[in-house]
Amino acid sequence: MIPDIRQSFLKLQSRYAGSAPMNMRDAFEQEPDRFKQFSARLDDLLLDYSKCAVDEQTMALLEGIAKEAKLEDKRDAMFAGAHINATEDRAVLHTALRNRSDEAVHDDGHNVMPDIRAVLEAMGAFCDGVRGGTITGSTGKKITDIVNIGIGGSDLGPAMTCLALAPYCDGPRTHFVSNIDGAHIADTLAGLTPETTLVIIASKTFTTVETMTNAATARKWIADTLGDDAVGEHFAAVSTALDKVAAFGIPQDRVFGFWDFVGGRYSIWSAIGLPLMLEIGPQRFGEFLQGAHDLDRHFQTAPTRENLPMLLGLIGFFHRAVCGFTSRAVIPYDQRLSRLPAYLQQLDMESNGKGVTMDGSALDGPSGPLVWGEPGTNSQHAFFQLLHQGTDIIPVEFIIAARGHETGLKRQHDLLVANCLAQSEALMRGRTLDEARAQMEAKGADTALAAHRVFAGNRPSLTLVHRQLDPYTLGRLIALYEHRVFVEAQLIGINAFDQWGVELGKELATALLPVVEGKEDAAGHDSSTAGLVDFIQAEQG
Ligand SMILES: O=P(O)(O)OC[C@H]1O[C@](O)(CO)[C@@H](O)[C@@H]1O
Repeated sequence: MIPDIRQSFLKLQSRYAGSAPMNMRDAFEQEPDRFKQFSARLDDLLLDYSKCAVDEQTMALLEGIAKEAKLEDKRDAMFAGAHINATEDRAVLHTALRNRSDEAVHDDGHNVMPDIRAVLEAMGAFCDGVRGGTITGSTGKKITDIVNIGIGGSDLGPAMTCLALAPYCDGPRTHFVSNIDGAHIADTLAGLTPETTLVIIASKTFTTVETMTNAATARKWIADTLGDDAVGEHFAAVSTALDKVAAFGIPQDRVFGFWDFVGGRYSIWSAIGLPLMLEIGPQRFGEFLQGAHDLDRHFQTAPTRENLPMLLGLIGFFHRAVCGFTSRAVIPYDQRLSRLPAYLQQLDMESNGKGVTMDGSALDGPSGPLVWGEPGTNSQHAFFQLLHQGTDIIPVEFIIAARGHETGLKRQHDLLVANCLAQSEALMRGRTLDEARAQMEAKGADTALAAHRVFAGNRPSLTLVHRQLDPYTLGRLIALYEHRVFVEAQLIGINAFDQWGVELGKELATALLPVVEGKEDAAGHDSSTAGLVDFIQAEQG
């Protein structure tokens, strides 16, 4: 963690570990206003953190930490275009992509807003053309299917949001290919017709091997049926590397750019969002941007105790650095948010999974946590056993809408809500041995198994509630998590916006390909790697 917060951190740590740990069940009994005291809202977006082991003194210390870390100054520097991504000497301005105000945003003295608006307009015209049928495939048929080829930030954002906003989809169907495993593209293309398919190649760098390999496969799929000349009418590209896109032969009016000040995992607001815009239309895409912009304004102006990203970040830091919890589970009670945990894994772990501070020295505290999850209620029937009775404590983040879209299935939504709230209540309350015995006696059951029915309780969770998952709310939700990651990074003291940790594996894969292909021997590789290559080659026959 950064040295500025060390004293307050030690105070927090001795409060947490020193005296008897706080018991949340007692706290709820003793403090009737606990929910009111430890929750905050932005319009219909509510964060309840009262089921975390915090009291007024803990929150005051966390607020102190926010001040000592100069979080507000650092936040303002990000919005103002300072080169806070120091290891790559770049500004971090994904917030400009969703700036709906008239204010200019400068990167090195250049107002980036006209460029951003020009790309948004070009995307809008292209989407209207495809959706309306004036832009067709090479044989004049309407485009019915979009295949987005990209990976990491060029895949997870569009894939997650297209699924999340399915009720608002009135455009072509979207499909996503990311894995280098040929099974992914083969299975995706198997159900599609080249004549009515548009392929988007999405890559910030336009060099990523998975994307370029899948793009070549898709190109052949189009060309084999429709001929080489048809390729231009069935492809579009999204990238910051416009020179490299040109070499692929995609016409200029189908190329949508973005900029180095947008990190891959923060790029859904840029042209990387093209599949979403094609699916829901430019107007709803605008509402999605507006939601994120309103959350940005909230982050910039709300006092800490009312500021949702600040609170989420401070509680996250408390759980990871003070309490020592190594992971957090994100459980959306929303089937359409089933890709949100995967999206947040990249956002959070590629941002905060770092071992060195800004100046390259080793961290003296933990990096960000492991983030994982699956939707409820499915996860209740899978890993919730461990969350309730396992020996590790894992804070849970529940996400739930007050209203579903399936108005005819209101009872199912009420069951969903009841399950979500029941899980957080059970994690917090637990069940004592006496309670387990009493319940079993009341049912006339043998109490010998009572110990198996004990739940320790006092397990932290927080709950995010919103009215309904529409484009505006999804924009707010994603921006909330982005800023939470930012807040935690400032306290840990790392650069959240580079990703050097992905390099080594890529370099070794390049070196191993000729060995796997049998063009080079395995000299120089360890005996495990060499043995595995031998075994696989023998099985390949
Ligand atoms: O958009 P690109 O340049 O193809 O990169 C894809 C992904 O690969 C990474 O660089 C990690 O390997 C991510 O940060 C990025 O989102």
